[in-house]
Amino acid sequence: MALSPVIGKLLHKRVVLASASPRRREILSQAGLRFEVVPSRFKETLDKASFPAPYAYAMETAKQKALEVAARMYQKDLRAPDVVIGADTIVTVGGLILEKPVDKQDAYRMLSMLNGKEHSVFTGVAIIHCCSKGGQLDTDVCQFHEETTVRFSRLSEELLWEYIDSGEPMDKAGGYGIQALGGMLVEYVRGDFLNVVGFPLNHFCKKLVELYYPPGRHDVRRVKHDSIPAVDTFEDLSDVEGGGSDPAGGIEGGPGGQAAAGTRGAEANGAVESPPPFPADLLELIDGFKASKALFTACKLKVFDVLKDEAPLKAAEVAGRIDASVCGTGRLLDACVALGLLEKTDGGYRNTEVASRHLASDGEYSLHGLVTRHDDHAWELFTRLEVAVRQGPNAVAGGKVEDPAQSQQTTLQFMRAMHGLSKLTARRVATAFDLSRFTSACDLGGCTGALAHELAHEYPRMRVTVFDLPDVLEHVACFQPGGRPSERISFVPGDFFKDSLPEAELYVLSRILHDWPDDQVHALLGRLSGRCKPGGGVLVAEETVDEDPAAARSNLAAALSLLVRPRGRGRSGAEYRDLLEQHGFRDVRVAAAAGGALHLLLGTRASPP
Ligand SMILES: O=c1[nH]cc([C@@H]2O[C@H](COP(=O)(O)OP(=O)(O)OP(=O)(O)O)[C@@H](O)[C@H]2O)c(=O)[nH]1
Repeated sequence: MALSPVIGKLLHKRVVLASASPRRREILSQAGLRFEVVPSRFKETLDKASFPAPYAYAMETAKQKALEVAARMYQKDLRAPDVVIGADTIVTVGGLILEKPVDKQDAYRMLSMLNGKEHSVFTGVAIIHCCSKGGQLDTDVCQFHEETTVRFSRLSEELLWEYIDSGEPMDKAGGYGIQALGGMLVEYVRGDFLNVVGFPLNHFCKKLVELYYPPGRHDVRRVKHDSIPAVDTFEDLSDVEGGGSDPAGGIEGGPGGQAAAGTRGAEANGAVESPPPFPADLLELIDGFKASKALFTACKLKVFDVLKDEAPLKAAEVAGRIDASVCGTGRLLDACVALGLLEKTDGGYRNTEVASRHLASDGEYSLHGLVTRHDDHAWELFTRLEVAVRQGPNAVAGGKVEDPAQSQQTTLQFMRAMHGLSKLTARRVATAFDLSRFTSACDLGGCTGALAHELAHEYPRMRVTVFDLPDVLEHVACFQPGGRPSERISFVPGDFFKDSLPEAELYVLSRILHDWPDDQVHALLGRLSGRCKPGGGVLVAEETVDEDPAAARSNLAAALSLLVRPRGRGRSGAEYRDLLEQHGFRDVRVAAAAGGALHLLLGTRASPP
């Protein structure tokens, strides 16, 4: 039984799983998919260093696995399957990619790296549609990846070896099987569990929905099957019945051109023209700004704070607490229910878990500051997007001139926004690479010290200096856990363009460089490189504007923000790597964090020639 109707779209196709993994076979067959298994012969030897991020490596390997099977099957009997699915699972820790261990020692090496730490598991998936064009195999590749975060407990050597001796690690990425004995090593999992096991079923189904957006059933039924010309193309993937790549196969009808083909056929037969698929996603996008504004307003009026303290409350009670009209408050609360931020019961409204955790103004992972900053600042900047697009980046420079009386408030607001964002990603930034060789670090522009705290927590030998402008450091006390910083963290006021940089083995630039134009980035890296001793390091964390289509959605906000901001510029991961190399940093290692939204680079200062 296929619970996801979209799986049914594949039931009439010849589907091949290009994998020897028994887990993938089990996950897909339990989802109701019917397929053949043809293990790929592709050797997993792609050059990892040539990929901008680990997930890109996993996606490419998955694609090559699937393409190898499609080509081999086509060569054998000149009839490729309709769909070939390939996947590749990797584990990343400390900037390294771990695959399946080659022997017990290798398994021990991997498990020791994971011991007591958080790591990421990426599965790259390729869904390849095949067809025959002019006697040649033609393929249409759809790729995606999924990231899951896993943390291991701290485990004794004895336990590690006992686990290795069980034999379980040997055919598993990272040397453990979370679904079996390896589950005992795991403290927590954030994200899709099946992704760790080897196949992100949920994301796969969503991709299929994108590919096979179902046409209105009635429309399809009106079409006489035998009157439609056979279509030998994969351009439109939504079919009604029959295999795709067999030239004598059945009809196809679906989104875009495919639906059009079906419609033309129907018209020729006197059937009624069918409307296009309902563009629900597009309409949601068109209205997206209203959703953001409802969220901003509810945050600003502290609706989530009120409902965190007391709930459920009726609209009139909330209106009383936030000093607003009953009618307006009721509308806003209902909008928040529709957006999944509140729940409505007979007793009244209450926060969802996400709202309490992230939208109330207190709490460790509050994003209230970020929301307020977006409402007061980003919203206005984005009204000038059209100008920025027409005239190019920096055309909207200047923007609102800030009232000096308000600048303290603005600084605090900025700090709250950055603090919320940093708290969410700091652990991932601190643990993406093994930084234990550094005993001192300096976080340039480290603001409230959120990342400094994670570094100090993760590396017990490390002392961390937060270097930031005096105006910023004036307010840091209210962001320290328990009201004071840890003993190993110090705050030093200064301007990284002018003042002498504190001495450190590792310099950290987290979300700093995008804010500056090239000449200032060179000036800063030049100063930093001059201060950093050979063997010392630089850690950069940035949102990038890479052109990888898989990351396009998460890049979008960063790319557009950089267009409307008064200074700075978006850069790709490769540009950041070049910049570090130009300033004497070598062996630049790359990792991704926060679901690929953050690009991390660790470079080592080479000895001057
Ligand atoms: O917790 C778990 N983590 C990983 C696995 C299994 O590990 C392998 C990953 O290797 P790969 O992606 O290269 O896949 P292969 O097994 O080699 O099959 P291919 O034909 O695709 O090359 C994968 O089998 C996961 O299921 C696990 O079981 N648990």
